[in-house]
Amino acid sequence: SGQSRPMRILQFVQSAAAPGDANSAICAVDSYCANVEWAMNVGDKKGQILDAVVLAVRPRWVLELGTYCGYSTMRIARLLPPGARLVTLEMNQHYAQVAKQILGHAGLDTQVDLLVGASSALIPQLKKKFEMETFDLIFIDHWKASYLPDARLLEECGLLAPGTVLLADNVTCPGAPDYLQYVRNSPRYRSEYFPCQLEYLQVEDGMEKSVFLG
Ligand SMILES: Cc1ncccc1-c1cc(O)c2nc[nH]c(=O)c2c1
Ligand SMILES: [Mg+2]
Repeated sequence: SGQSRPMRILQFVQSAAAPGDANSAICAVDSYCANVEWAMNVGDKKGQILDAVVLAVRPRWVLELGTYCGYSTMRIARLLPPGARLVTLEMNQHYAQVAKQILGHAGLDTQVDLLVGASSALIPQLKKKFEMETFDLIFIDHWKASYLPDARLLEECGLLAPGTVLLADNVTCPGAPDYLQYVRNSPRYRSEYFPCQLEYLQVEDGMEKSVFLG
């Protein structure tokens, strides 16, 4: 019924997930996208890798590039220590509107600041807007052609500290070859590849975890 895929996902979450229960909202999105219609959420398999990284880093400041319906936003926000903040950037106003409602249903909107606009325009504003210095964790999951330019922009804006972890989705499918080549060959990063499957499918994908060394 909903006129867009994100709307249909939102309606299913609102009908199937217990309000204020993040895990049931996450399960509802996975159930809908595995059984009714595919959508580009990071999904449960890669989501477990994301969870493990969030728990290992225990970040105070997290940046997410690419919100879509807020699925990975929920996975991250539900694991944050008290007082930590997650800033998520989304180019598409409609996706952002849906994500806001899904996050609200899950009771996670207080830990999350969702900004609408191009990451290239928003990244330079973040320090001042949030009165912060550097991010502890960055989840890159927006447009493959923006992975490398945005990583370079984060460096230039002084938003990375030694130890900051960058975790990138889809480095194999659809693929971000220029980004991979950069983080794997630059002396400023220590990079590690996690082979996995594309969300809800038997297709090969992978996530790249890169620690900024300064
Ligand atoms: C859409 C699509 N079709 C076939 C294969 C992969 C994808 C795909 C999967 C994702 O996890 C994505 N994440 C962020 N941004 C994307 O554009 C994106 C695209
Ligand atoms: Mg993705």
